[in-house]
Formats: sequence, structure tokens, C-alpha cells
Amino acid sequence: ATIRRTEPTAGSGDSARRFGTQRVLVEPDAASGVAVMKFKNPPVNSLSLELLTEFIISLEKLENDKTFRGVILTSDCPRVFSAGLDLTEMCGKNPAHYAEYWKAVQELWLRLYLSNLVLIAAINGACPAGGCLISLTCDYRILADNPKYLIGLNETLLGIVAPFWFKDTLVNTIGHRASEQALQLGLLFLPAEALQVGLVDQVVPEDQVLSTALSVMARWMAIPDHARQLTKNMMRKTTVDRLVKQRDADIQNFVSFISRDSIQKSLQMYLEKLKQKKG
Ligand SMILES: CCCCC/C=C/C(=O)SCCNC(=O)CCNC(=O)[C@H](O)C(C)(C)COP(=O)(O)OP(=O)(O)OC[C@H]1O[C@@H](n2cnc3c(N)ncnc32)[C@H](O)[C@@H]1OP(=O)(O)O
Repeated sequence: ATIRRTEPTAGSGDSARRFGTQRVLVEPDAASGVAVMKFKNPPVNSLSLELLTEFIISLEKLENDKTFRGVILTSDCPRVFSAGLDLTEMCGKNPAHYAEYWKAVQELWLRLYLSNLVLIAAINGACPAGGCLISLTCDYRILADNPKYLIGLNETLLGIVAPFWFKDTLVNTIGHRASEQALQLGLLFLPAEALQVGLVDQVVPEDQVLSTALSVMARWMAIPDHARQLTKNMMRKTTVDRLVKQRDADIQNFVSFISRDSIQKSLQMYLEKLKQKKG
């Protein structure tokens, strides 16, 4: 994916020169050092290989541009932050594709989880599974107060299992017992429940999610970068190293697991159910 620079939006001045790719819009504000990154992969921001790749490219570009110290992740699609991993990438394909796809999922998590940027998730829609994982990699999570916007690692409901580094990310956020229950039951939390269990840090009216994210960002950016970055690294490096040490084994585990007939059947049935839902 190439990064395309578009002309500044009207009245936005130089500092809001948008850039990004087809599926990841980036609205930078150089004056504040904050960029808003919006996923735009309609209808539900499913994390396709293309979206993952463009996400990694856009994140790397922001990390390499010292103008930016903070990024707000949000959705350009109504009602959905992200529907999680793209199920069509995980069924009906071949082992080589599964390996390529999983490598990209790992890569995105590794880069987000240890990012030097302040990352804030402005969750303006449903946030299941891989979408929830992305929000968990952030330093702070704000969820719109809409009972339709459920959040959680619901993989068991699909008959699949979130890998250990998904689990570790959840445990680091809500604790072991809450994670044990949430993962086994595939819990999708209502906003108030997500707040109560610590899955999100704030629940605000839908039209205040972005403004709240901007004010929280200002608070985090008031901390000297180097000290905050070293502290974040101290908190997260052990978790990251567990995957780094066994990335290839993790890919092989995923490929053999997802290739099982029983798993392929579960995924197909789940996709069918999603499509029937509309009927
Ligand atoms: C084995 C190791 C892997 C473990 C880690 C796995 C992590 C994952 O992320 S697995 C994916 C889990 N995701 C979900 O369970 C969410 C499924 N989707 C939904 O619940 C809903 O779509 C919604 C709440 C996100 C949005 O609902 P709504 O606005 O009503 O939209 P629709 O359900 O009608 O969906 C529209 C359209 O998109 C397709 N779709 C939805 N989710 C996915 C997805 N994750 N991957 C691919 N495609 C998805 C859905 O089938 C509809 O398609 P069309 O009928 O062709 O329009």
C-alpha cells in the first residue's frame, strides 16, 4: 500500500494535512503532535491482510515522524470499531496464506503493544475479538455509551481459541480471574460492564468519545516522553518477549489449528450465521 498525501481539508491549515492509505485514514495535527488514525474498511473494519498491512505502514510512518507523540485509534465505519480478524482470511484458504496472515496479526500486535507513541482507543462502535485486542494494546480506552457496542474477546463463541498473547494482553488489563472467565465464556461486555471490569477506562456519550480522547491525550503527553516510554517498556516487554521468542512456533500452531476440519467447519458456520442474521 502506498501512503497518499491528500490536500489539507478546508480551514484546517498546514498542520492537518491528511495522509494515509485506502483503508487507514490519518488526520495529523502537527501543532499538538497528535494524529487521529481511522480504520476505513467497510462495512465492519474486519482486519483483512490489506488493512493489517496498511495499519502497520501508517503506524510506522507516524512513529518515524518525531512531530507525533500520540495517536488516537478510531473507526470511520458507523457502529463498529472493528469486527476483529477477517474470518474470510481464516477459512477456505491454504496453509501458506494462513501463515502470512497470522504473521501480519502478530506484527501489528508487537508494534502496537510496545509503541513509543501514546495510543488511545476511541471506541466508537462494536469491538469484539481482534478489535478488542487492538484496543487492549492502547494505553487508554474510551468507549461510547451505547448498549449495542459490545467489547470482549469472544473467540470461544466461534469455537476457536485466542492465543496466549491475546490472553496475556487481557490479563495485563483486567487481571487473571476476570480474564479466565471472560476468555472461557467468550464474554462480550456492555459498556457499563466493561468499565466495571476495567476493560475500558471511560464510558462517555457517543458524541464525546473523540473530544474525551483528545483531552486524555493532553494529560498523557504532559509526561516527559522518555520516562513514560521506558516505564511502558518496563511494564510490557516481558509479555512481548514471550511471543518474540516463539513467533514461528506460534505461526505453526495457528496454521495447524485453523486448518483442522472441525475449526474450518465452525468458522464457515459462524460466517453463515452472520450472513443469515441479515435475512
Ligand atoms: C484461531 C486463532 C484465532 C483467534 C483470534 C481470533 C480473533 C478474531 O477476531 S476472530 C473474528 C471474531 N469476530 C466476531 O465474532 C465479530 C463478528 N461480527 C459481528 O458480530 C457483527 O458483524 C458486528 C457486531 C461487528 C457488526 O454487526 P452489523 O453491523 O450488524 O454487521 P453484520 O453482522 O451484518 O456484518 C456486515 C458484513 O460483515 C461481515 N462480517 C462481520 N464480521 C466479520 C469478520 N470478523 N470477518 C469477516 N466478515 C465479517 C458479515 O458477514 C456481513 O457480511 P455480508 O453479509 O456479506 O454483508
